[in-house]
Amino acid sequence: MGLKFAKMHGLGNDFMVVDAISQSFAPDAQTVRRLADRHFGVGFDQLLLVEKPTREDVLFRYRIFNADGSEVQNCGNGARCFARFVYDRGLTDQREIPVETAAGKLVLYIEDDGWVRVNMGQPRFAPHALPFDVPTEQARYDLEVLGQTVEIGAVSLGNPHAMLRVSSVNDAPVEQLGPAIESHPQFPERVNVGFAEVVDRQHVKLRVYERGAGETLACGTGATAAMVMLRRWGLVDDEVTVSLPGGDLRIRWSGDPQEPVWMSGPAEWVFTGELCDAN
Ligand SMILES: N[C@@H](CCC[C@H](N)C(=O)O)C(=O)O
Repeated sequence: MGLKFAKMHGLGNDFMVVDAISQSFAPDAQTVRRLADRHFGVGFDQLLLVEKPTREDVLFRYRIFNADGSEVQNCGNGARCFARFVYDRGLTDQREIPVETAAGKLVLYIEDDGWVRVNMGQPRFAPHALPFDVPTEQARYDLEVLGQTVEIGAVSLGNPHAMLRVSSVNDAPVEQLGPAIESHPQFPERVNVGFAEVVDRQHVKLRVYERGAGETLACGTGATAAMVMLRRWGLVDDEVTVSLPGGDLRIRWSGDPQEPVWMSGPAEWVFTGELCDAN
């Protein structure tokens, strides 16, 4: 019997999800890359593993691998799919689902309308949290990249994010600046790069060049990070709709760094499958 998996997505950010409690599965980076391939594999932006927890105050361990095989700390769209996977599969009957990630504890709530709300924790602005190699914490930084100076914000939501404000996401230089900033030497663990257009105080448009996956149709932690940085810059209110190429997320944050950020959005099943034995 081959490995059983589900294909799911959150606004087009797509995932292979594996119950690694009932099946043993510990992929190395090369295996993840092979499975992520959209021609020779299953095809996905991230692989999500459901594992037994290693601490007592959570129900599951939630592990995340980018398409390039790197294991990462957080994935917001994945968190919503993870919640639907464990609930719909009957791995829990709780609709409030605490999980353990490489970045700490997250709590996922399945709402009556099927959307999932995630307590994303507190944003961390200290440069060492990303890490970001700069002498002091600032709300805005000048970054030298590809022979120009761009203004960015930087925050960790468990995983690292940089954001630039653009006048229009349609002609934002995502393909040029995205990879250059992702691998910029001042971000020694690389970084996710958001390009944000403020439509008004309650609406932002966003494209994200993801670390280890390239531009995706949506990034939940990226949307959360963009809202937080724009809120810190005084450009948006406490509740914002973030429109990504794949659809909309609702993000809520009071602006108080001691308070958590909340993200709400959909999570969809696509199909279930089983790998051939050769895989
Ligand atoms: N798609 C995700 C983020 C996945 C991880 C990210 N690429 C990283 O390397 O930190 C989301 O929805 O948050």
